Amino acid sequence: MPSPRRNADGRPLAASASSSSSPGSPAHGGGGRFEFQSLLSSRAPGADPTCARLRASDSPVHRRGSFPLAGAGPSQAAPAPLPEEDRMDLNPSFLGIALRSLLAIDLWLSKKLGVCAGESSSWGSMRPLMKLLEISGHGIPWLLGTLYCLARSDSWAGREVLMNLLFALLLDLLLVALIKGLVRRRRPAHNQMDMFVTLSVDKYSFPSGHATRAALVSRFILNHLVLAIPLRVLVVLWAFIVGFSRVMLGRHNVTDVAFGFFLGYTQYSIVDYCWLSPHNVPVLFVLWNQQ
Ligand SMILES: CC(C)=CCC/C(C)=C/CC/C(C)=C/COP(=O)(O)O
Repeated sequence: MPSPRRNADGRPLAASASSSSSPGSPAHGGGGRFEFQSLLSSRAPGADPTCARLRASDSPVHRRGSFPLAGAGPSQAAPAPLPEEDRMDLNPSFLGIALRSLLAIDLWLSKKLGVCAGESSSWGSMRPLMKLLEISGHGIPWLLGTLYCLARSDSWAGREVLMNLLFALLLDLLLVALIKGLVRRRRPAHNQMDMFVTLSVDKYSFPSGHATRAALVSRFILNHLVLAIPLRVLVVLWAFIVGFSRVMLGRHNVTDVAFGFFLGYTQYSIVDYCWLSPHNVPVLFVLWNQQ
């Protein structure tokens, strides 16, 4: 009786495992989610995410019988032609390869740059400074600060700007929580989870909430406060340093921060588009006036 075909772990392959549309096929992916999950989602405890997912034995070219030229010496008979779907397996999408390479570079670079991830890290002595930057971009000081200024503001123009800043900060918290909950990318393994007040989704790292807030708030400030050039430069620098410090602290991978900057920048465009004013939401301002 023919023994069932086995995979690299020695487990029998499902009857349709050689098909590109089958679960576990690298081209299509386990349940159709292999490629996406390998880039964005959780990993098995203790397993190295890159290596585990890029095992040569899992690749189509290393699968027994799926690559007619590999290892075929001149003395070997020509193998029977493969079914159409197996041939498609040999062509992993360009996008898949590009994304996997980006993921590998991202993990490697993030680990290299995580020089303040622990007290014993090479730049461990800089950790308190990085944590100070962390607090400067945290949601709580920004929310409390905005509410305080709103309560103290005595001009309509000031209230309008602060009301929109509050709206921007809340929108940011909501969008970041939503994306973190959907993508569920774990924080880097070298991160110490010793962050100041977090929400439950903050166990996930994509995107960096600090980077979104830094980009959003700095764009907001540059557009609504009249500042001298050196201060404008300082605001932009602060945003970049907050983002970079997330990687140095080991809290995030580079792509979490890069996407965070992009998201924060875009969020400002949304806030600007939906700008709250006494003309379009008079109720907000009337209510405030009655207090
Ligand atoms: C109103 C309300 C729900 C306030 C919550 C403020 C809060 C605890 C925000 C969390 C900020 C935070 C720790 C974000 C995580 O930043 P990453 O850069 O590590 O993603």
